[in-house]
Amino acid sequence: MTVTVALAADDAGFELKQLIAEQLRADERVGEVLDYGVHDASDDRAYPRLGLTAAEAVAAGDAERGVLICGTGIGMCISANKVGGVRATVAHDSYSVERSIKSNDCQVLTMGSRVVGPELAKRLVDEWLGYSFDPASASAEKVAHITHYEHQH
Ligand SMILES: O=C(CO)[C@H](O)COP(=O)(O)O
Repeated sequence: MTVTVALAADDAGFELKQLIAEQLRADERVGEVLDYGVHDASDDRAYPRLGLTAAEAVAAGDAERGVLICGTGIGMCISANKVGGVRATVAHDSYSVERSIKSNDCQVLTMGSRVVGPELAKRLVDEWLGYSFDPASASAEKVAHITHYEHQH
């Protein structure tokens, strides 16, 4: 079974997004890459416009996962977390990437191109794809609490 991955970046994240897209397209665990832009480094649309669109694709079920890149990863993370049903995290280390899936069932990983180098970013995405959330784990109830809150408000 393969996953569809939604991608987006602003101009600061464009180059790193291209590298991640290339890696994902070559990854046999990935069925499809949905690239929501920017498609050109001169496109200076603000990060929420790109990140919200990609996060909406995840929320709609068009993609199971998302990778969003801006300068720090922070703006993309804040934006994606505004979309109902989406759990996004910024992460630049292996342990956080792992726990974002196993503890938090985050569908969206955000990274900052001004924070992390391209080789580490690619390695983290590779690791990230290898993790899955166990709905029978003790963490599931904790994540369900967040979902419940979201549905109540
Ligand atoms: O990193 C960003 C947002 O978190 C973005 O790439 C740059 O944003 P800015 O510092 O507001 O221009």
